[in-house]
Amino acid sequence: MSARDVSIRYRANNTQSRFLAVGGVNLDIAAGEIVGLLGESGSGKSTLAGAIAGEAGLIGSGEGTPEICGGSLEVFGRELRGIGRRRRDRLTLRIGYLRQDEAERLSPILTVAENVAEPIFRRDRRFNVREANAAVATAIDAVRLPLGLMSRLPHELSSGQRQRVALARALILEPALLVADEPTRGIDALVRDSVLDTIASLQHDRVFSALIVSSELSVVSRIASRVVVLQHGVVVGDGPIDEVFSDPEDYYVKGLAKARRLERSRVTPAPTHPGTEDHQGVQPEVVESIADTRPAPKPKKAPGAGRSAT
Ligand SMILES: Nc1ncnc2c1ncn2[C@@H]1O[C@H](COP(=O)(O)OP(=O)(O)OP(=O)(O)O)[C@@H](O)[C@H]1O
Repeated sequence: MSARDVSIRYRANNTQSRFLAVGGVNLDIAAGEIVGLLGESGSGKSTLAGAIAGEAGLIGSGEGTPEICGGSLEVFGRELRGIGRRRRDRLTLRIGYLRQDEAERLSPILTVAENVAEPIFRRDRRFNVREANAAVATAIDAVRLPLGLMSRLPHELSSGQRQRVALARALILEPALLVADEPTRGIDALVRDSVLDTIASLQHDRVFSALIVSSELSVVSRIASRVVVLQHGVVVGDGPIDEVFSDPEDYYVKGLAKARRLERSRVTPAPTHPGTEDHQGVQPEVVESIADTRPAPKPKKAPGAGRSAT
């Protein structure tokens, strides 16, 4: 995908007042690349991510919705600015969009399997049920959840498990581009790393492009090699993570670089004593989390997995 000088605004109730959330951003994501989008709260990350996922290009969208008001935003070679609804819907079938609150958006009355399968039947109401079930099982397995959870309702799962279900749902149509907005929001540190590693391993196997949005540098640097930093709706850093933070000019990036140096200097290897490594002193629920994140068999690569350029 490619954004050239893209500006995005929100139309308020009063049509005179419009809020510019993103102002003149350039951003490219190559096929098969993972890019981290970093910035503090309110810097415009979700607005930009949503626009890339097709939420801001529609002609005549209503109040309170984002609207691309300048520049050009192309995904899979198609211009999103001013796109019609039907063309947008077709295009976004190739984009897996994990919204910030996607786990809370799971239907409480559908089982995990039904929630994950829902995009398949939205795309094609007459899709073969047996094939859909097989695809759902593959997706559940790929995000390292036990297949036994498929018949459960979302409220019977932990928040980390729900997040994985949301991820399975975002990936069920084998998108060529994944846009994941705060994919680890509300998840404790141990499970958080495992969710990120799951995305990285799926991306490695299926070779899709990904935009990973976070306000935490540790999240972005765990999964992406390239980072784009947003501040007040403009890009203040873009490049390989080490380069962006080596000698930054921007005040905000300088602050992040300093925090990164401090964090790194604090990380000292934990002493290990023979025979005492096995979860000693770890709370039972944490041990459970560790067990829950054990490596699973490699997910089967479904036919037709997206490899096309974004
Ligand atoms: N529906 C809306 N109407 C008007 N302004 C909005 C709307 N949604 C977001 N904004 C404003 O746009 C700006 C960017 O918001 P956005 O959600 O993109 O930031 P963010 O970097 O993703 O923040 P966070 O990390 O807190 O999610 C903010 O100033 C926000 O107040």
